[in-house]
Amino acid sequence: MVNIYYDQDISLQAITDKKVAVVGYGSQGHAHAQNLKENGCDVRIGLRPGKSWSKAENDGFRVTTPEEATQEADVIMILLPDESQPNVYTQQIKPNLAPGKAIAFAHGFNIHFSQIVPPEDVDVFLVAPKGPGHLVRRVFADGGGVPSLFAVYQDASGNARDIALAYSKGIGAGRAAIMETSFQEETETDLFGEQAVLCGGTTSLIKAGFETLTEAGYQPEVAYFECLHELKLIVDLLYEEGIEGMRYSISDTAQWGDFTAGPRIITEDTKQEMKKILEEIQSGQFAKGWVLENQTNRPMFNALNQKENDHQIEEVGRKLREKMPFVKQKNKGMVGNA
Ligand SMILES: NC(=O)C1=CN([C@@H]2O[C@H](COP(=O)(O)OP(=O)(O)OC[C@H]3O[C@@H](n4cnc5c(N)ncnc54)[C@H](OP(=O)(O)O)[C@@H]3O)[C@@H](O)[C@H]2O)C=CC1
Ligand SMILES: CC[C@](O)(C(C)=O)C(=O)O
Ligand SMILES: [Mg+2]
Ligand SMILES: [Mg+2]
Repeated sequence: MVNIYYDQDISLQAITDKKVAVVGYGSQGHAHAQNLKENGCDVRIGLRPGKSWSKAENDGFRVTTPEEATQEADVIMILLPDESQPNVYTQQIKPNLAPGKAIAFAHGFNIHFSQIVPPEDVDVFLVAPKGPGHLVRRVFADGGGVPSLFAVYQDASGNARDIALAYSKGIGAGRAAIMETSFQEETETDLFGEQAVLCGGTTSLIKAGFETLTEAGYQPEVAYFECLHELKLIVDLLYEEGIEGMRYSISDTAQWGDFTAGPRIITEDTKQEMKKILEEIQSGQFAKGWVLENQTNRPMFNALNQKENDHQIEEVGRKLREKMPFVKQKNKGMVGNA
């Protein structure tokens, strides 16, 4: 059984009595930094000069280079893109580490796949929120929290677990659930979830539905609302009350269609493909491909990104969302709002 911790089980002291550096101020970085600060932590930000630097300063943080942030801080949370972490770590973080410091991650990719090999005299842990960073901030500001996993890879100080738990509470996860895991489990389940279900599975399902309707002659705007916009409203019910709660709110006609058509869409073949995707993650094949893609300047990533952004559902959606400003209201700092 998983160990689950909540706010009342944890003291913040193991993190409030330390200097924390958040390296990176993107999706996760801004959320960790702001939530920790509001929980009484001493936070500085490590960055290169650029867009994030002025954003962090405007949000009231002292910003410095990753080198200086590492020299100053006891706990260095590395919230750079996974693919940028090894270089920044090698050149700017590692030379400034010292015994007694801790390095931390929000995803285990680089440690688990040995892209970063830390010295033995520092603590190494992860705190991985199970949600996008902008929601880690928004849900916290609204009084809630996003559940997080934590894991200790290396406990040089003997306090790594307490620090990881306190950090998890500091970002608000103890209001929801803080679950103990390993770097391996976090890395493999996170990659699987985002590829097969949350991102890859969902966007492919949406596009297939949209294309089926538009190719049959239905209006793209109607198809957009049916297959994309309404998904959020259905997912809200799943989030609040699970599958049964969602089914309580939809019509019996929809529920009958759910029972009978759903298994024809997600078939045994789909599950077999999911198993293959999981095996590719477990064997390191996916990680190897992603590392190589970055070493060759992302030819496939960039081409696919352009193709996806040009999809009709995106063109239609951009126009429709312009007429619904309430949809974007709380999403400051995201696409089109940066
Ligand atoms: N996105 C999410 O919600 C989740 C992410 N994670 C993990 O969190 C980590 C961070 O991801 P994410 O928040 O998406 O990252 P983002 O891409 O949103 O942000 C990256 C930040 O790092 C800065 N940066 C990039 N390269 C460098 C560099 N060479 N030197 C200094 N700063 C740099 C960027 O600044 P600039 O403006 O200069 O580019 C930006 O502030 C990853 O390990 C990811 O797997 C885990 C859970 C969810
Ligand atoms: C689902 C994608 C994610 O794993 C996340 C927001 O949790 C990520 O890597 O961004
Ligand atoms: Mg994730
Ligand atoms: Mg992820």
